[in-house]
Amino acid sequence: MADGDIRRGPGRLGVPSDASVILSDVPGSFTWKVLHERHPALIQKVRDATPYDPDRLRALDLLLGEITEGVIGPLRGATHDRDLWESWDRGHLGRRWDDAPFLWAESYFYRKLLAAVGYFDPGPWWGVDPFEPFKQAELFGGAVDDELRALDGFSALSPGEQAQALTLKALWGNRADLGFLISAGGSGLDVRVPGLVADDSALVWSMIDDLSAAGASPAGDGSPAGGGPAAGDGSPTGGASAAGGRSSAGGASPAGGRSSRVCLVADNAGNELLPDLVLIDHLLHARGVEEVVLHVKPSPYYVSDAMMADVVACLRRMSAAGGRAGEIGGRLREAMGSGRLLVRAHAFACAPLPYEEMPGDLREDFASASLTIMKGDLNYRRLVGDRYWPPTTPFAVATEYFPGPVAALRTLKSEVVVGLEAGTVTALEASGKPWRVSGTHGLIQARS
Ligand SMILES: O=P(O)(O)OC[C@H]1O[C@](O)(CO)[C@@H](O)[C@@H]1O
Repeated sequence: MADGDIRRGPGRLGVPSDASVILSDVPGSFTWKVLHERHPALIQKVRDATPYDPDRLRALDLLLGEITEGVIGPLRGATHDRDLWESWDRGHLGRRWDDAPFLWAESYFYRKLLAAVGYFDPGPWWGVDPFEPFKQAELFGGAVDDELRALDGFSALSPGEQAQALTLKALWGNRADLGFLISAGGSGLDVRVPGLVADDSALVWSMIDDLSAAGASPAGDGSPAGGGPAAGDGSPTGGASAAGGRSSAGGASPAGGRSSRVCLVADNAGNELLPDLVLIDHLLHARGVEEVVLHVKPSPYYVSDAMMADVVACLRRMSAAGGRAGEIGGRLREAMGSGRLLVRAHAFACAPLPYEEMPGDLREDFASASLTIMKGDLNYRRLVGDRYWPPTTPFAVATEYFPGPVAALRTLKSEVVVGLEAGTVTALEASGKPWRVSGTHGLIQARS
């Protein structure tokens, strides 16, 4: 494929001709720095965190050499996902890392890192998550204690305030991205800017209320369950049993034949996954949603991305915390046991491609949901396409291929953005700050 073709990417309806695919080929640019500074720093951190043997250390050295001076090499040896990666290659193997799409190059880097540490190889290092030490430190840190304790005061909030608080916790939890913190350095992230650059939260909650209203009250008393962020029961503890929610929501078909089912596509573990789980509990327990499907990664990815092991670790952490966190953790365990909370780890979750290229079974999963909530920056890039979109491109245009209603909760940590008002863009640009990539700004966008 010629360079010009890579920049244009596969043809796409509604994509402005100047929305070129983001590469990493401009020295000193944000994306170039991710490949040339963040990834080498991450290799060093991984080496330091785990006592690898000489073979693993050599493999990490080779990877460092490849990403800094070499071209993109193939996966070596017999590996379970060779066919998948062959099908995901778009002619980038053998090229310079900088010349592949940023999304592709970053994703493949994480796969090669797992190869270097022997994550998929039969032997002593099989299944040893190179990022586990960082995830553990975060999950058992004081910040999580504070967040879990704060749930105790939650029921004092009005239903509208609860909806708002849950959304914002899940949104800003996305700053807890350990890969991103590597670049931020010891001083941590800059202070967040509370006003969102786009805020469709009212649409999100009205879609959720529509689901609830289609069934009976989650309390099973016949009263409407939702009524917007400012109505309905809303209390995570004030609703009915799991069985009550299931029977009430199960009969109706709120969105043209769809059942009351929400997909939440998770991003980071720990400080982000915990508020996501609280939100899921709220949907199941207080909003009458029949079923939630939580999508996680099948293997370690982008440092802190959530896998099944992280879901289990979070539930244990909640139970151990007691109080309201413990109650929520207990309900979520029950929901998993009864099948109301399903966890999926689809291979495509670690694919180096936009969701537009998702396989049929995943498409069906999202198509059968009344709402899919995409968490985080990487999912956003994959949802709208990792391109230099004009920022005023409507979110609905960028996501029109998506098979059902979709919402995005994201802190901005990369260059892509759509769905902004022209005035917002002007004000952000005038600030002179790196608002697209600094993790200081957030957005909630949705289309029904
Ligand atoms: O955890 P998140 O929100 O997906 O963020 C990861 C993001 O960090 C980066 O690796 C660099 O900012 C992005 O490329 C990526 O989208």
